[in-house]
Amino acid sequence: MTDSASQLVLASASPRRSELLERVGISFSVVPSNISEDEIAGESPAGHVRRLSEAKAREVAGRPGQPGRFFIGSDTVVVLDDRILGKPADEIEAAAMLRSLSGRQHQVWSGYAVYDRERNRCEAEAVCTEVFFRELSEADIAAYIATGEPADKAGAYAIQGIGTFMVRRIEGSYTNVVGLPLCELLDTLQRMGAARPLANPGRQR
Ligand SMILES: Cc1cn([C@H]2C[C@H](O)[C@@H](COP(=O)(O)OP(=O)(O)OP(=O)(O)O)O2)c(=O)[nH]c1=O
Repeated sequence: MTDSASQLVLASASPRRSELLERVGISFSVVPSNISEDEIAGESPAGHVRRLSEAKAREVAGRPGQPGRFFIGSDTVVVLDDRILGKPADEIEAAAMLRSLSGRQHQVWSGYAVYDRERNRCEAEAVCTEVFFRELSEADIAAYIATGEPADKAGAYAIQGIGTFMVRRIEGSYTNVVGLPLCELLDTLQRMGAARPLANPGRQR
């Protein structure tokens, strides 16, 4: 079983993803990917997040001189009525997203991929969580946008932050909404011999 920071690389700029992995004592290094998050017409949300997760992992793994053996990529989207909501481009789009989510149920899909460069093998999965929002007033939406929190979040909210005031309940994985379905990822990492949880409990990077 391998578990060293030089072996495992998180191909992500998301501080949430790093924080989740750190919390369970996984050793890894961080190298953000440069993949553009395009949509393909007709692609399912599961297919979308799996494809981008794998592309992120493989892009970082393919860089000349990049150390490491196992590369983790991940992608999160919010889905409302079969429409994919990514990160809002600006505050106007953030407000429109929050208005459309108000008082309704939506899905959060997170994908992850673990690419084993040594064996040229990649496993990609997608996980869905149902999220139920309270009704939001225009004043709620304006005040939340003024916090700056929606800017870099799929669907323009963060369940782990101030955005918790909007979430009545969820069905499914909480960490999946934050951006990385931790239990499923740990299963995959262990199966591939990439890492095991609590190898470095309480470790701070
Ligand atoms: C719904 C939701 C999303 N998010 C975040 C997780 C992701 O960081 C972000 C979705 O954007 P992503 O494109 O999945 O990830 P990213 O651009 O932040 O990082 P990278 O591509 O380098 O891995 O939304 C939350 O933090 N909380 C939430 O409740």
